[in-house]
Amino acid sequence: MSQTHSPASPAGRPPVSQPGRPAARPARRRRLDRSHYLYIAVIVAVGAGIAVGLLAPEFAKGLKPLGDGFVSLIKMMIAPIIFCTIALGVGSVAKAATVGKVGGLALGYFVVMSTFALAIGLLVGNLIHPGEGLNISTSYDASKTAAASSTDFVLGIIPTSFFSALTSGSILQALFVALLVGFALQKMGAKGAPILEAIRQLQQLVFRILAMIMWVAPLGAFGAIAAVVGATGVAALVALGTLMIAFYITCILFVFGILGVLLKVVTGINILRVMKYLAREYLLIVSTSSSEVALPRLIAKLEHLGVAKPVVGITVPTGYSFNLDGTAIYLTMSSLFIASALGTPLNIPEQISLLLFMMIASKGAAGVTGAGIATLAGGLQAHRPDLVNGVGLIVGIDRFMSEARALTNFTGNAVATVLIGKWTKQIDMVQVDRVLSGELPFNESTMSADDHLSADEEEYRARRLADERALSDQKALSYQKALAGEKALDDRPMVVR
Ligand SMILES: O=C(O)C[C@H](O)C(=O)O
Repeated sequence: MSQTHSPASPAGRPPVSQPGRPAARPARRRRLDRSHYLYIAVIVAVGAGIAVGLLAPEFAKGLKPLGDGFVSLIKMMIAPIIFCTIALGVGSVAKAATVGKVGGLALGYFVVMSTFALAIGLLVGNLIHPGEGLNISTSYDASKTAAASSTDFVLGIIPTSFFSALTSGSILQALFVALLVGFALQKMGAKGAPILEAIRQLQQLVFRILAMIMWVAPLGAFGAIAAVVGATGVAALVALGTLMIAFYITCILFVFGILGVLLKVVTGINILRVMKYLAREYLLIVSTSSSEVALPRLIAKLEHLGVAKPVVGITVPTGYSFNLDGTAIYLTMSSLFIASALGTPLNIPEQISLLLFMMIASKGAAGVTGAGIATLAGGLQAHRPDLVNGVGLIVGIDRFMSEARALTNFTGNAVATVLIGKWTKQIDMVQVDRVLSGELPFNESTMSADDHLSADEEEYRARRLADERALSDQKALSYQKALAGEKALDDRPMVVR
């Protein structure tokens, strides 16, 4: 290695600055820039796809395999994502539930709020009818599912072998096995910890592969949008534009009209003040299109805001598995779009069953780029396999929808944590006021490690925080006991820095 090179850093950690040399910071810039390149590449690809679709429609229709290939790559990741997310999530929730009030309340809130978000997606979809009139055909063979009786359906959830659940392509089988693993791990207690850790590592691997797949998104977006515009002309552009704008507006209304009002009514806090306090995290999310990237900083900032550590430690990580409101809105709204665009609009009973189904499927979503479209493909494959090919229709605009999903998911979890803190009386409202008024600013220098982190380091810390979840649960338990007077509350975690 030439002397001009920085020394290699262990385990992907950022290089340590040396005396006489400026601190090494370019790693973070490099990573964010790469993510920006991908974003720009998708925009260019979508523009090029639209141009090709309008100028050479026959040629453009032949580009469909590019979009289909991308959807297949995404579909390939569905079973592992669902397995890891559900197995880990159920394990954590089961543990969280043992700390009583906080875990139970958080879970109840997540179920209600994400169902509400799914219902709002349906409602807006019914109002604007996105995709109507496109009448695009796909090559789905309806005879494959026509014969399945309800008994076959139920029996089909049971895989022929434990591992075939992850390879058969059946989402329900993957979900079934993941639930079994999650509950079994909970029963194993401490003995199950190494297995949970192994699944956590597997999840990192799966998300790493998903991130690699996202690098071919420009190609997929180009082929998909060219083929759709080539087949349908300007009508497709109008329909996709309508869907995207409607989704953004719905997310904004959800954040301010539902989360903002709830926050104001319950705590008296204006959501805009909280959003201003979290401004840096929003920037991070916009540049990476992933809400999970901001998870470590969200935890630190909510603790600084005055929410007790156990509440933050339980609510935030659990919310990232079970409370992805933006993804929930997207799932139902996009399903309605696809069904209408394929000429098979869903009637009300079908929409209700879609909602129930997506309630389960949405729990397999995650806060990383592309997880939303993977969950959509998985949910449709299990519920309405005739619609799954239609996912290709929205590949071209998915990167833009991913931004709104991530921002809404992040806000949903920040608000949820403050609410749970208030409901369980584990929030210091005086501190909240001091922090939000700027009197007690978040000390970036104590977060200096975070502040100058490379993206690798951010991930490393996110993993570490996940590892610390168990510890946090234990602390929460002793906190609960202390509240009940069983033990002196000498290490009360509500620290005013
Ligand atoms: O990051 C998230 O919360 C969602 C993600 O961006 C997605 O693409 O679904």
